[in-house]
Amino acid sequence: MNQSIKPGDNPDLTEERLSGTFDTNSMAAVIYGSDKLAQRRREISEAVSRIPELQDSKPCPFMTREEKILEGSRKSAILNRLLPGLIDLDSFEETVFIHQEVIGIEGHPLALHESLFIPPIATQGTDEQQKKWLGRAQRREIIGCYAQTELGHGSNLRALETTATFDISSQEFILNSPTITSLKWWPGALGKSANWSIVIANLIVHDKNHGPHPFMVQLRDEKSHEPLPGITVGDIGPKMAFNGADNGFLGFENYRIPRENMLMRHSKVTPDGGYIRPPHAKIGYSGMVRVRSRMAAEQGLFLAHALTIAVRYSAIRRQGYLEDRSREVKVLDYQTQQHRLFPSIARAYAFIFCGFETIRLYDQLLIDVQNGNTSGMADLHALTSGLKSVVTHQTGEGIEQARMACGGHGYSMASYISEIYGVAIGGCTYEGENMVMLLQLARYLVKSIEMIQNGKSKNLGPMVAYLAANESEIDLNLGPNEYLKVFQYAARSQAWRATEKFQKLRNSGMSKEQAWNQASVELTRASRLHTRLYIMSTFINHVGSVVDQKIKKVLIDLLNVHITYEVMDIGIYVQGLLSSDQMDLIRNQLYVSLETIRPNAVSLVDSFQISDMQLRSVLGRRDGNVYENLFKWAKSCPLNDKDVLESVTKYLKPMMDKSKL
Ligand SMILES: CC/C=C\C/C=C\C/C=C\C/C=C\CCCCC(=O)SCCNC(=O)CCNC(=O)[C@H](O)C(C)(C)COP(=O)(O)OP(=O)(O)OC[C@H]1O[C@@H](n2cnc3c(N)ncnc32)[C@H](O)[C@@H]1OP(=O)(O)O
Ligand SMILES: Cc1cc2nc3c(=O)[nH]c(=O)nc-3n(C[C@H](O)[C@H](O)[C@H](O)COP(=O)(O)OP(=O)(O)OC[C@H]3O[C@@H](n4cnc5c(N)ncnc54)[C@H](O)[C@@H]3O)c2cc1C
Repeated sequence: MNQSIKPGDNPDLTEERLSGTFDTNSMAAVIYGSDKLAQRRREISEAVSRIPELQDSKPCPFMTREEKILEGSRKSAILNRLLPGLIDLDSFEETVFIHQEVIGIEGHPLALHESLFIPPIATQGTDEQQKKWLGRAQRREIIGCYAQTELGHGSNLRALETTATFDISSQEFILNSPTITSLKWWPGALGKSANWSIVIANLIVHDKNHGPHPFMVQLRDEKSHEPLPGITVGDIGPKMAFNGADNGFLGFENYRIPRENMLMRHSKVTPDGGYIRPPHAKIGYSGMVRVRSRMAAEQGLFLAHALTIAVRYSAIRRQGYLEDRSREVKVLDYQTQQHRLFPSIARAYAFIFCGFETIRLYDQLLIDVQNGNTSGMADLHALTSGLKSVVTHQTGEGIEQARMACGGHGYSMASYISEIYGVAIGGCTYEGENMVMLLQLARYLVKSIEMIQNGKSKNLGPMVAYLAANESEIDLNLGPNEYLKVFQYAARSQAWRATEKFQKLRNSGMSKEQAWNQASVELTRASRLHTRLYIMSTFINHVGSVVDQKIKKVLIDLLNVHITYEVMDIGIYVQGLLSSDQMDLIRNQLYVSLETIRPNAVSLVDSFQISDMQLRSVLGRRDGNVYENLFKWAKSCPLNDKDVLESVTKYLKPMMDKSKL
């Protein structure tokens, strides 16, 4: 049963909900990993809806940037007071969720505090450092951010310019931004809100540069909030979206911090200027791997937001006719609309399933690393690099299709889809620009193929074992596993093609770097296919593990949409394997699976359990009463406070009057 049905709802939406074949709460339990976690989300939404001071003071699209930052801060402060009674304070998921519910997706002063400030202290700080700062940060006595990117350098961390030079005589590090390009640029919450930051700076001891390391740095006075002497800090200005966040710039001029402020769990500088290396050269990058490992689920949820809006709206929007000329048809009944939306629903489910899997893998890696075992770091770095790139790109595409699927109203901020799009596609850039990260995964794929070429296939990890197989025929009695083999064929042949291109260029005498650059488009294609294969196989495994038979049946239908769509989408890579008859068969299976999923479309998006407050969309309202609320929304626009604006009295009216003479 669909748990969203309520009296007074738009009858078209109720009809959709009645046609659903499964219980949406049970599906939510599968999406979020357990009945308890799904129920906690419902309980938190419900509790928040009953607290007047946590409601939006007005719709976000009607707020100026200053109002957004003020509203985010107001709510953050109230939340800090109320959180102990509302959520499990030890749960990162609940903390993120309640902020999303109450403040929304446009950013707020604590967005980075939870995800990029506290985790490095907790994982890279010594026990004493944790004792000193962790409690203060968790109680929010201080607000932090993560300052790594610079005006001139973001992707290439080796070229960062900020320095932290050890001064033995005073036992301090001296921070400097030697050039304009070395100014820290972009960190969220740095501009106006944070008073502390993790700063990534080149560690210099005895004139030797040991590369980027993390330091705890106080930026502002804890009483006055004024920048401390030696610090230049401010906001970088409005962005495409995410304007509730104050992304900032930061410069240092001979700014001194105690030796104890370098995070020293892994690398250390001793009082006499000795440098102790970390157990793995890239351990300082693990804060980024943590965030990347969470991005598939986060982005899957952004896509879920947009689809909830577009699918619900498509069920109440009537336009044109099919057979019955007496009543316009729901636009959701058009095959083109289904083709536009349903594969994205499948992707959103796939991203969330695989996102929770990578979070689990990261948590396991963290335990291993704390126990001195860093052997899994390369695998997870490669996996999360590819995953963040593919998922953010496809999420952006899916959200934009969802906007267009809403016609003209999709273009209005009342749909809120443009904000979701703007925030989500930031993910193509932050935490590693997508091409750069695809090329990181490509290094790993090339190395794997070189192992095969050197007769060491048995050393390949499970995620790349398929690179050594030799599939040349597919039995098209197609079940998910045959589709997986088709995808493996595509990913494998592209990985070999790209590697061989690189090797050929090398053998022709080209430098490694030039050969890599000339092969890089092919290499990124290999990385995408490898990642899409991983997403598909995780989806198949996940569906296989579902116990509730009604839920399993719908998920198999959704999986069929996914695998047929994905294989059609990569047609060019499987031309050597599949005949045109086989491609036609798959195409037809896709069309059949769109029809099969149609009665469950609304229930599938309802199962994401995104409340109206969180959705902030007039088009996507749970009750489907869109038109009357669109009219209300337009009337509440500040431009309509007065009938005659100054723009008219001051300029247009005089112009028209003058023209009359
Ligand atoms: C509904 C939604 C719910 C919630 C959503 C809420 C909010 C979301 C909204 C808004 C977002 C808010 C905040 C966004 C926060 C964004 C924060 C940031 O962006 S912080 C800055 C991030 N910066 C980057 O990611 C920089 C990218 N660059 C790099 O990581 C590195 O420079 C590089 C590309 C990896 C290269 O590094 P380097 O030059 O040092 O190394 P090499 O390329 O030479 O490689 C050498 C060797 O090392 C391996 N390696 C590299 N990194 C790692 C690693 N992390 N772990 C393990 N190994 C690593 C690499 O593979 C090479 O291996 P080899 O081939 O030699 O074996
Ligand atoms: C919303 C948002 C929030 C952010 N928050 C933070 C934060 O809190 N803290 C922080 O430190 N940073 C933050 N950043 C910065 C972000 O991490 C960087 O912008 C990102 O890592 C990309 O780096 P860049 O800007 O230097 O891009 P560039 O590297 O300049 O990319 C420009 C182009 O060059 C290409 N390119 C670069 N290198 C290569 C290569 N080796 N091979 C092929 N192509 C290449 C890229 O693919 C891209 O097309 C944020 C950014 C955004 C948009």
